[in-house]
Amino acid sequence: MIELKEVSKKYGGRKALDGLTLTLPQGKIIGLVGENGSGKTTLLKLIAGLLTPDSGRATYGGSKITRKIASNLAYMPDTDLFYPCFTVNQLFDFYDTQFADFNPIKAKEIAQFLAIELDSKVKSLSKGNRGRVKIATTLGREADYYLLDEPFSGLDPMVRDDITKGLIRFTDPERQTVIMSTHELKEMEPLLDEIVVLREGRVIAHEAVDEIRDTHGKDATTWMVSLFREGR
Ligand SMILES: Nc1ncnc2c1ncn2[C@@H]1O[C@H](COP(=O)(O)OP(=O)(O)OP(=O)(O)O)[C@@H](O)[C@H]1O
Repeated sequence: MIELKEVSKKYGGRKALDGLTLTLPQGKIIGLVGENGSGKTTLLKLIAGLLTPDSGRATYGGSKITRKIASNLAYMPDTDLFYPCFTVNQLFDFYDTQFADFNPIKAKEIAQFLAIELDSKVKSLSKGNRGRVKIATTLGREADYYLLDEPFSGLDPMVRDDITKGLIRFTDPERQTVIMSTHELKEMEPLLDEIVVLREGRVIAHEAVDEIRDTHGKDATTWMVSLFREGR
């Protein structure tokens, strides 16, 4: 379980996270939503151990999150920094040297499932296929948590659909957790178990999607819009 208690993070004088408290259980697909600049990327980087809080406490399994503790949390940034001259196969070999939990057989299986040629050079891939390779490198890790920053951004519906199918097929819902930031809540709602809404660096709501439908009688997007209208 990941727990954040009263976590704050500033860039210069500007607060990106402002006393944020949140518990993220294992075995769920969790959507992280909120307006541009509400702190989603900062939160994911902090959970991945890439940033440290200025104050407050971030723990994973009860231990303070550090780069080392976070080594079995697989973080997928919104950009990719692949070496353009590598083939997909060479890229997987490289990941194998970087991450102890990387499973090249699984990564290749995902790439094949997504119809990626393993001997294609990264620089020759379309944006959509780079998105598919990015998800294969991330899910190729045998991680407890997958932290995905905007996995669908800028990708066409076919690629989004492939990535969604990959997530369903190659993660174990009993023990693995997916936390993904998204601006496509409407499209992603059927995939999500829980939704966390951020506003100005704080959690303004964290609910199970079933609860939103049953208790509030709304779809998630209508519910989120009403939260913002109520000015929570
Ligand atoms: N490296 C940085 N240096 C300075 N300010 C930053 C930096 N990264 C983020 N910020 C600021 O911190 C705040 C939160 O940014 P963050 O990227 O976490 O939000 P976000 O919800 O992911 O936004 P988006 O939906 O646009 O990706 C914003 O005001 C942003 O301008």
